[in-house]
Amino acid sequence: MNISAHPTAPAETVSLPDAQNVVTTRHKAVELQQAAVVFGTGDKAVTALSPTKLILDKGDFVALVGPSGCGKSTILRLVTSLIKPSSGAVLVGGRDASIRHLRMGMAFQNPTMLPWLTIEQNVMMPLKIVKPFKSTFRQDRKGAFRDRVHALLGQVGLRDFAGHFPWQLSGGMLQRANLCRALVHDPDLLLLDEPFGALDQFTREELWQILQDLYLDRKPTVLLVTHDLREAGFLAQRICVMSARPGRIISDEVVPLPQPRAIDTIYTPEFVEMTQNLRALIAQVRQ
Ligand SMILES: Nc1ncnc2c1ncn2[C@@H]1O[C@H](COP(=O)(O)OP(=O)(O)OP(=O)(O)O)[C@@H](O)[C@H]1O
Repeated sequence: MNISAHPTAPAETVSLPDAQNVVTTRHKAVELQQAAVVFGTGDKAVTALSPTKLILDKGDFVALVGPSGCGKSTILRLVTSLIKPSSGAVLVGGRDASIRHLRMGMAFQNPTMLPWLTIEQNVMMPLKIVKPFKSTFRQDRKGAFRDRVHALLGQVGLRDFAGHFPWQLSGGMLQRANLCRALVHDPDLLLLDEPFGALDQFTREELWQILQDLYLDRKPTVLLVTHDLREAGFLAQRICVMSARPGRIISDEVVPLPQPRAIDTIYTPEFVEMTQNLRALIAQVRQ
């Protein structure tokens, strides 16, 4: 299966008086404009990311793959504005990432649930702290918000576990709850860093399908960091491959498969060929 290069749209430049002196492209959910990251200074300086360009349109599902240490998580940290680029710019929804005007959901490899709260209370947490939900939390937590949480838990097969505590759930169940928590506040942008890395293959495939359903239902913009090329190929519409540290994106290709995809797709010769090509490219850049 040949995956085709993603055509990068020509930049439409507008000036933004309130978002620093940057050039932006309208209607892009995420834009890295030659963003680079250097940690430390002098002899101790570590370049974590070479100048990198990456564009996600609203509703895109993009996977970032590449050798260990190439800067994948650094890109997520830039988008969440946990760190600032040393040069270049990072825009989210057309404005500097630090402005944080879009709602974000996040899920990482090890779900951090609060052990003294039930699954329902953990999943509901973003509604307590994120605008505009937090203003009506007291009124809605036992009504509309509870219904919202229960509907999501039902969608991932956890309807009967709302009242359980995190320590009463398996790793796969916890990760399902984690996805619910990442999506409960209808984020515009969903950032996933190896969310299924710690799970066995069967549970992982089950969760790929659950994530695909949740994504197609809501269509947030998704940036997924993964080492699993099948995961990238099954879930993403585009796969960006990074070079070894200090990484940059060396390939940005469209996965030519309509969605929704059935899990059997990953065992077809075309899909296997696609992942082998990606694997060969990563093996080449690791050296
Ligand atoms: N705070 C920091 N200070 C110094 N170096 C850092 C810091 N954070 C990350 N790095 C370095 O930057 C590089 C990129 O890190 P990053 O975590 O983005 O890689 P990654 O591609 O996500 O790796 P992996 O696939 O192994 O999780 C690594 O070499 C890492 O050691």
